[in-house]
Amino acid sequence: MAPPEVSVDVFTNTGGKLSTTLNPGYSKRAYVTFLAGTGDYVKGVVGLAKGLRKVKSAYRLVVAILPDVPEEHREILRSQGCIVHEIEPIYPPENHVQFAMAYYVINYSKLRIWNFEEYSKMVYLDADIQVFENIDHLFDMADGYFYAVMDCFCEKTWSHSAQYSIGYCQQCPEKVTWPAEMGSPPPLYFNAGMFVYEPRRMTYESLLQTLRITPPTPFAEQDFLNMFFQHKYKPIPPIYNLVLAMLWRHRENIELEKVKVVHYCAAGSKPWRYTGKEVNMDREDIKMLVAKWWDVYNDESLDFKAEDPSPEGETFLMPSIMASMPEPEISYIPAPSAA
Ligand SMILES: O=c1ccn([C@@H]2O[C@H](COP(=O)(O)OP(=O)(O)O)[C@@H](O)[C@H]2O)c(=O)[nH]1
Ligand SMILES: OC[C@H]1O[C@H](O[C@@H]2[C@@H](O)[C@H](O)[C@@H](O)[C@H](O)[C@@H]2O)[C@H](O)[C@@H](O)[C@H]1O
Ligand SMILES: [Mn+2]
Repeated sequence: MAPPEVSVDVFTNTGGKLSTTLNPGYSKRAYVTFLAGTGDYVKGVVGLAKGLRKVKSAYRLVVAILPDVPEEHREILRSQGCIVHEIEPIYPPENHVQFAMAYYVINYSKLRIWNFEEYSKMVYLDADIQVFENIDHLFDMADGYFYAVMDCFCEKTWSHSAQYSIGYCQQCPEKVTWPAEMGSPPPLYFNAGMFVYEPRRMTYESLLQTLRITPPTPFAEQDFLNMFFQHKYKPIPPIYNLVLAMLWRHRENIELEKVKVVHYCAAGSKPWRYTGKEVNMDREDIKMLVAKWWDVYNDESLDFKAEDPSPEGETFLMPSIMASMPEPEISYIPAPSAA
């Protein structure tokens, strides 16, 4: 039995042409991803930029980069039509938490994208995500909510959790029911590699102030965002963020041929580092999805060409006066840089 999902009628949208008249909502929408470090995630962003072009998305890709991203990588991203936007890092309060992956500590910097007030609605995508079918219709979902796909608790990365210890997963809540003596089952929990949100200064300031008093936990900003948006979260179908572990953990919940967005988050599945040696990485479906990623990445016809019409036309968005206001004073304990 598939888990509860919000039936948002936008999914029945047969891709009806979005009005191309330049209405404010249309010109103030964009995809956004996050890039940190001097390493190879830049390949993920290039692949994502080309993938969005291949599916003829109407919106630009903004890349929120940390200061440690080298100029050479920034130039590569601009040459692929990305809007490069440097942000300051955000570190969690002083802590001794064991993050599920040590580098997750840099992911708190993702919170800066709530300050991109020049946009009314954005779709966030991790750099290890690829969009294989147009998902622009997600921008038409009702405002006032936080949309994302439900995660899975079955991987070893969850071994610290109560869910994992009793074999409970929200993807199959009837298989191992949550014991009454452990109180009510955990609220629905989303994967923070993809979400639909509205940048608002008020939300941004509340996120930063709340972060200051929230002890960090193993899944870093993902846990934090799940806590913060618990009452605004609306699950959307897994076709919009295929967390790869679902293929071997909850195959009954996945119709692979309908998947529009693939999230290469399982250990060993980053296409640009793929060796096929890690657990589950020798599966035929994984090999096929990694090859699909490389087909887009290597397709020179998808490279940005200066004469390409910018997806939303040359709309010059006056940066909102608020966005130019100084960052709220927040002091954090420095942490290691990106992986
Ligand atoms: O060295 C790094 C590590 C992470 N990221 C960014 O942070 C996101 C979250 O990390 P990752 O996708 O590796 O986490 P996972 O989804 O695999 O848990 C990545 O997709 C990138 O956008 C990055 O830019 N450089
Ligand atoms: O910083 C925490 C990260 O947590 C999430 O990744 C995890 C999570 O999905 C687990 O449930 C999976 O088991 C695991 O494989 C996967 O890497 C997000 O994808 C990423 O964007 C980021 O928020
Ligand atoms: Mn990811």
